[in-house]
Amino acid sequence: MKALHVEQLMKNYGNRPVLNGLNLTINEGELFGFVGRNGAGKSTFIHIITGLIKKSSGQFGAFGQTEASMNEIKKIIGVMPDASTMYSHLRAADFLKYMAQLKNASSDSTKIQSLLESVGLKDEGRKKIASFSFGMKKKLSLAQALLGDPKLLFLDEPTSGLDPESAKEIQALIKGLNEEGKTILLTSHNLNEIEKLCHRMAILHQGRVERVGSLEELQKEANRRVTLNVSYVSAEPITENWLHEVIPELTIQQLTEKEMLLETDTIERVPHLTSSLVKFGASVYGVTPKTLTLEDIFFQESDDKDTGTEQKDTRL
Ligand SMILES: Nc1ncnc2c1ncn2[C@@H]1O[C@H](COP(=O)(O)OP(=O)(O)OP(=O)(O)O)[C@@H](O)[C@H]1O
Repeated sequence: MKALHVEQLMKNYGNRPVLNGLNLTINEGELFGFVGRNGAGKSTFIHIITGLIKKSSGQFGAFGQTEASMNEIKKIIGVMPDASTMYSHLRAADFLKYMAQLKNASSDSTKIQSLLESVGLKDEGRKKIASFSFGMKKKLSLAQALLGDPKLLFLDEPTSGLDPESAKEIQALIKGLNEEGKTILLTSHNLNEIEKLCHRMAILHQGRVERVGSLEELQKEANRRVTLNVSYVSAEPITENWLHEVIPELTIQQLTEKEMLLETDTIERVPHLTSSLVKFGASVYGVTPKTLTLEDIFFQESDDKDTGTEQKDTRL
């Protein structure tokens, strides 16, 4: 089942389009990453789907419910709010109770305690939010998102501003929630986090989804050139001229005396390159293709669009 389906979503502020025909489908059970530069429109998107702001045009639905029944959609969705805007004079449990009542969700003490436990705040319910560390506040806002047991969670930068250990804890909680069956849309500027946690991901650029898929699918789509890490030992220096005679269109970056990065058009060049190096008298210790990370793909994508070129020159 489709957990979220969005078609041609537009949002203009004045004459300026922020969302410009955004299409997106998230399947039930997915942990889905949503990435884009500052100001790309990620929060605007979340605010529209969660009913905080109005779209300019387009359509969306969640778990079979259309926008016509926005109240039903709101029951299905949980949003992790900004941790810095919580009522800090309240005790954590009272805060959740209050927010549950506002959401018409169960505010039963046992339920609230079990929510606190599920986010690692078992013994903190009676403490005032003001005394919480930022990491604890993030956990509490995750608990807030879970009020009413929503099927679809929107987590907008849940680990921003956290130290690595606290970020890891939140990441583990997110993974656990997904394994328990929650469908999750996660935004983050930590692309490594998205790469590690998410089944599929979308790159938002200029108000549209420019790429979408699993990391493997995005890698296949983006891997237009191959980068090889070559480690070797050679008595005679290997010059750029020599390398260009072996493979004319090669781009070369010498990393150390014994290691270089070569970029070429296809992996098929590797046998010829290796045998030529051996013939030259070099001992080749390894030729390793470098796998593209989400960060590589992200920069490739936005650079292509910004320079208006069809294909980025990825020379080193
Ligand atoms: N109420 C508003 N009026 C006018 N422009 C707005 C308004 N809200 C947001 N914007 C603009 O819309 C664009 C998208 O903002 P949005 O917060 O959705 O981006 P984002 O991708 O979430 O960014 P970030 O990663 O920095 O959180 C930005 O240029 C922002 O300045």
